[in-house]
Amino acid sequence: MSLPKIKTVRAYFAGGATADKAAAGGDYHDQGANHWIDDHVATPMSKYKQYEQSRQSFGINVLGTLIVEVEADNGQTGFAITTGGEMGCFIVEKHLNRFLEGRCVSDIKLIHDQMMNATLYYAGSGGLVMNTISCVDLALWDLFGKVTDLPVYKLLGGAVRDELQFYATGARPDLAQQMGFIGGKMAVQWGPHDGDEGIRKEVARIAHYRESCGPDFWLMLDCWMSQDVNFATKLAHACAPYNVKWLEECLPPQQFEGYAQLKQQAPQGMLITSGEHHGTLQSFRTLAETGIDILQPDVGWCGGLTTLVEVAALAKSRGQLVVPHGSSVYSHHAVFTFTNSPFSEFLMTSPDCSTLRPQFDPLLINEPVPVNGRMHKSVLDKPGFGVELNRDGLKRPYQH
Ligand SMILES: C[C@H](O)[C@H](O)CC(=O)C(=O)O
Ligand SMILES: [Mg+2]
Repeated sequence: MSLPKIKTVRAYFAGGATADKAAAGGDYHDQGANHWIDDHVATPMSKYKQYEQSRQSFGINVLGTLIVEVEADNGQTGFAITTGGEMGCFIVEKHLNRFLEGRCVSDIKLIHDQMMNATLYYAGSGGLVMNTISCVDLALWDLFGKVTDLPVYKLLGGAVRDELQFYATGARPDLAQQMGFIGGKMAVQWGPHDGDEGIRKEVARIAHYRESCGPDFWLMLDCWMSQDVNFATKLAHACAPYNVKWLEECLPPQQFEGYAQLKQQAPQGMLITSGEHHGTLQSFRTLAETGIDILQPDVGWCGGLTTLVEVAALAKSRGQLVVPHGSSVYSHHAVFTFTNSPFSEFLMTSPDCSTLRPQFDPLLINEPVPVNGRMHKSVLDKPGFGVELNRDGLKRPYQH
């Protein structure tokens, strides 16, 4: 079968700290006022009083959304979105484009390897450059799917289950339960600087939701890198009587020894999870070796779908689960094909978690959401990732 070549790559941005929030989308922290995701969530910056109440106050949303569009010489296009904004556009249009243009649309692994190696000297193992590479990689998978008229999950080898079941991340596990999700994950609000009183306040929240959700509904805590081993260990033991299923991302990404120690010290049966701020296969290998239970790559940040597939295989070889950080269709297609992903994340982006707003709203047209906490694979039976791009408010700052 002769396949088209890649003619050009375009990079756009939307949102960011100073822009219209209605145009954001890919940077899910870039929300308007009075949103649960910016309401006293504990972070590594919470120890500074002036940055304790709002993550936007320290700049969590400055990057905004990056959109990469790849066009083949037959006129077909693929695209993807992530967090990366204008700086990501520079990297795509001034550097990475050279590895795509003129290549066959199926040269995804070669292009991925070249992007990874050509940026080794300034990429690091996670962050803006890795987000940008991920976005290019996802756009290539989308284009390949559109050219071959196949959904990405079929390109990956096909689904290993008919249906996905989801837990929800948000501020209201009780509402998530009513919507049919299997569990609710909340952001912790207190950290080491709050001492034992912080632990008591956190436990009171968990106790409240254990009471209202009953004994079997999964409850989890997301710590967004805000803790140290001592605080996390104390919190884990204090939460154990309320059957907390897992503690997530307690420590900054590179504190591998800390994760190993935490896993050893955590109560029997409580899972320790992390990975959403890691990029590259090597970084996930070191993380996996700490012995934590679930690896949680974000497909828009870890190096793309090409890296996520490698990470899933790595986890599988060690008997660990891979449950990607919620990334909507970009995660769904992959998770359907992984035997070691028995459930998936849905990230609530409605301000009070009372409705099911698509994660990347309003940027993706036809972005599916779980129904009764579940999604059938047939929902994804469209070419590529199966979504279209809402172009309102997109800006293209660098044109090569
Ligand atoms: C709620 C967390 O702080 C973060 O915004 C999302 C996240 O880490 C997750 O969904 O996992
Ligand atoms: Mg998380």
